[in-house]
Amino acid sequence: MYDGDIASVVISEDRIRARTIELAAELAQRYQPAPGKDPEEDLLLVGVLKGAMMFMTDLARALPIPTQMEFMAVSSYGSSTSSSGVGRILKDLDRDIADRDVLIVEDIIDSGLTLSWLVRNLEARNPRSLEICTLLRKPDAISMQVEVSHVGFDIPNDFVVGYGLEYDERYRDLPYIGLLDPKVYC
Ligand SMILES: O=P(O)(O)OC[C@H]1O[C@H](OP(=O)(O)OP(=O)(O)O)[C@H](O)[C@@H]1O
Ligand SMILES: Nc1nc2[nH]cnc2c(=O)[nH]1
Repeated sequence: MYDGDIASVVISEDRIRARTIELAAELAQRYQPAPGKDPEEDLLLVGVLKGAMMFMTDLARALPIPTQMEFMAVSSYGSSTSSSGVGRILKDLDRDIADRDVLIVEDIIDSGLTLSWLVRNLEARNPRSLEICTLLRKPDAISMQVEVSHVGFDIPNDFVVGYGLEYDERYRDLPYIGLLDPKVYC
């Protein structure tokens, strides 16, 4: 598939699966449900479309606690392989998150612009708690003001695709994270 476009595998399918299980165990400790609690107290996963879809669904299935799922879509500015800023909300959450435990689920934090904007936007809706779980984090994001509590992998500053991440809407369907050969976009 995609012959010659992927220069190398950065994170294999097996490593993604193993790390997702570890993150799920970490999150289950953090959000232990109280006995007999109200469904309104279930952890609310907020996925950022479209990139986070694979990670979000695998994470939800690995989590041994009840969760509910919501999705947001935002438009971003910028070229296709460089960092962007958020333009506007294309699809908002379908419900109120006031007094809910909310976990933003992202595929990648690169410049951190998307996430910083999203945190400000969701904080204004008064959740009970707001934390972030990202599969991938690049170096620029490590110095971000926003604390990212749960990180799958810190990766170098290269453009990667697969497992939800795209270039020109392609490669999202790869089961692993791969390095896109620069010849594809140069
Ligand atoms: O930290 P940043 O530099 O802001 O970049 C991170 C964002 O970029 C990607 O989304 P993209 O806009 O490519 O859309 P997609 O989720 O539909 O792939 C990714 O899913 C993050 O949301
Ligand atoms: N596909 C993809 N999208 C991104 N958005 C920000 N960084 C990246 C990246 O490395 N790959």
